Amino acid sequence: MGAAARGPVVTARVPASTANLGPGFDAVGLALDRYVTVTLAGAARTSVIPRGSLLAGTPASEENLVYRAVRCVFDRLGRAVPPLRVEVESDIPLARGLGSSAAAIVGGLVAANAYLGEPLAREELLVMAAELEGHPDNVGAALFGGVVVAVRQEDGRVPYLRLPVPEDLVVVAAVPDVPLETAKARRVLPEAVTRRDAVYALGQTGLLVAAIATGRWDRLADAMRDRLHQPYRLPLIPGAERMVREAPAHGALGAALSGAGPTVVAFAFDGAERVAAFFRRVMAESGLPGTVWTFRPDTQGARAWRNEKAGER
Ligand SMILES: Nc1ncnc2c1ncn2[C@@H]1O[C@H](COP(=O)(O)OP(=O)(O)O)[C@@H](O)[C@H]1O
Ligand SMILES: N[C@@H](CCOP(=O)(O)O)C(=O)O
Repeated sequence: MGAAARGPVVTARVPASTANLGPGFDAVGLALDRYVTVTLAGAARTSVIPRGSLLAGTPASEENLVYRAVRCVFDRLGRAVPPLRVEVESDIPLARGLGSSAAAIVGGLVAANAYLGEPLAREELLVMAAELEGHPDNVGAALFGGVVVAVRQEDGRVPYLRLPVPEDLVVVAAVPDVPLETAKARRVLPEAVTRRDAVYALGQTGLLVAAIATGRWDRLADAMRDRLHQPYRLPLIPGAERMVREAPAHGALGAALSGAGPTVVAFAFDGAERVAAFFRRVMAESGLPGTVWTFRPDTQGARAWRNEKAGER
């Protein structure tokens, strides 16, 4: 960042997320402790600078998702976007089902809102984020931290609730090397489902949310089963169906496809090492190149701050 910044310099830090948790399709998300960082500063001309190998291929232009979210805040307030220097760093891999696009959108929104002195409430940012992302589950978790249940209403509002999540919960993730764009993984879903599957989905989502809200982790293995999206998506990823099905027998409380995939996540306390070893074995046996990561929940959500020495970094 050059020494000639005009106006404030703000930074936003936003967590990754795992969405759906099985049956909570488009409604339930959990924030994870990997982050995207967005820094905004006034400048003589606009520049967008993605940094680091994980952001390779993201546009260094106003087409960048972070910049598009920044612009939405100014548009929403009826203000022209001034020339800005937008720097983006991230340790969330792209298109792996770990909420990179949600974090990028929330990062742009929260940073721009802080830049302008916080004119928009977080609830309004959630509505904007859900519109940009297309669903509120992962953006809700990224914005508020912990487990968030959020549903877009027909009038456009997005009421949400946060659930407590123990900080010693471990999220074990089998992260394939090959990306799967969310848009592509949504196209394989059927337009209509049977009443039987809809009824099952309703019950499962209720059971999932009740299990988390009451700390009944022993119910998770049942509650994370899903018929709405996983049956269509799991076959796209070698070994994924087996990882989800057998993880509870290898130390997991429950397991699911993370977001739209291709990552598979399992929740665990003491069993995390066993689950990780199981995931490594299945990936090797299925010929699925990738890495097993462990996360902790992020319970803070997006944060933004003004840097004290504007223009000096
Ligand atoms: N930090 C970022 N900066 C710019 N664009 C990003 C960033 N993170 C994600 N994106 C965009 O979002 C796309 C991935 O979104 P998506 O397919 O929904 O996967 P994910 O499950 O990781 O959210 C990337 O290909 C890129 O275009
Ligand atoms: N509910 C969405 C969640 C997508 O999350 P992402 O992290 O894969 O972007 C879906 O299942 O499509």
